[in-house]
Amino acid sequence: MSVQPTSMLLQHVSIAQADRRLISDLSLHIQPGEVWLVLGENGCGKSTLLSAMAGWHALAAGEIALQGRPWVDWPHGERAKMLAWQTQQDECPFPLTVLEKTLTGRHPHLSRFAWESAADVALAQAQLARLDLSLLAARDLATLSGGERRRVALATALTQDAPLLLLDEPLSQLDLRHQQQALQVLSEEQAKGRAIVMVTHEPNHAHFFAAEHCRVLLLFGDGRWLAGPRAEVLTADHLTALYHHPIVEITTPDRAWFIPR
Ligand SMILES: Nc1ncnc2c1ncn2[C@@H]1O[C@H](COP(=O)(O)OP(=O)(O)OP(=O)(O)O)[C@@H](O)[C@H]1O
Repeated sequence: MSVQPTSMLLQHVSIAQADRRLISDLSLHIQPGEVWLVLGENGCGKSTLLSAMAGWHALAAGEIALQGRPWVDWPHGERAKMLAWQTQQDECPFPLTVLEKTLTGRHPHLSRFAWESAADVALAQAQLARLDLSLLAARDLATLSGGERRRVALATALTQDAPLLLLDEPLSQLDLRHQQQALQVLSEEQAKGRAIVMVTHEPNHAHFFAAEHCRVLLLFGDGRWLAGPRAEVLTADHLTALYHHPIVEITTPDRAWFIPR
């Protein structure tokens, strides 16, 4: 499946919730094939930033553009073809099977009264298989465990086949094997040219992605931020300041690990 090279540009973006300024004057260029990890304490504004990038949360200042065109000018139907957003909420108000839920990822691509095609079904089944969910395809979504439901949400975002993925803690609730599997799937998507913005509480997830394509954004919750290549931003000193807790770097033959002291 080819991926349309897509970039998102944030220029002097400020973001607030109620009267609290979370992010001030953020400028970022998210390019095709890049993975951006977003890190910060609870409540610092990570989800709000993703919501703003998805076009749901109004900016306090600045502008976001996709493919050089202001995001606010994009019709909603077109936005959903360009950007898939996995939120932290996995609840579904309707009774759906796992496959039916995953197929909702195809809805932006269907005309008004069209049904999903055999190719749509095959794409959804392929994403379920990549995340070890094939055996659950016919199950009622409501009967899944938290981690299973999280993986279905990721499979749904992948089925949308958008060039830009906004993933809000996609690995939370996943056991270690399924975390590694999901990271492998995401690094494959990055290699195809998809741009990925991923919120995580695990800085070491950064090492799963090719260094030259991995960027990190630290949000300090008071307007301040730090962004750039993994090697520059992901340091014990920066993480200690970010989390207000001592973080040390442990080096093994193949990589450096950040762990709380
Ligand atoms: N509708 C709202 N009105 C007022 N404050 C809000 C509203 N929604 C969110 N907030 C606050 O905005 C801040 C940022 O929330 P956000 O969900 O972006 O945090 P986060 O960094 O994603 O946190 P977490 O790591 O816990 O998921 C939080 O302090 C939250 O309580």
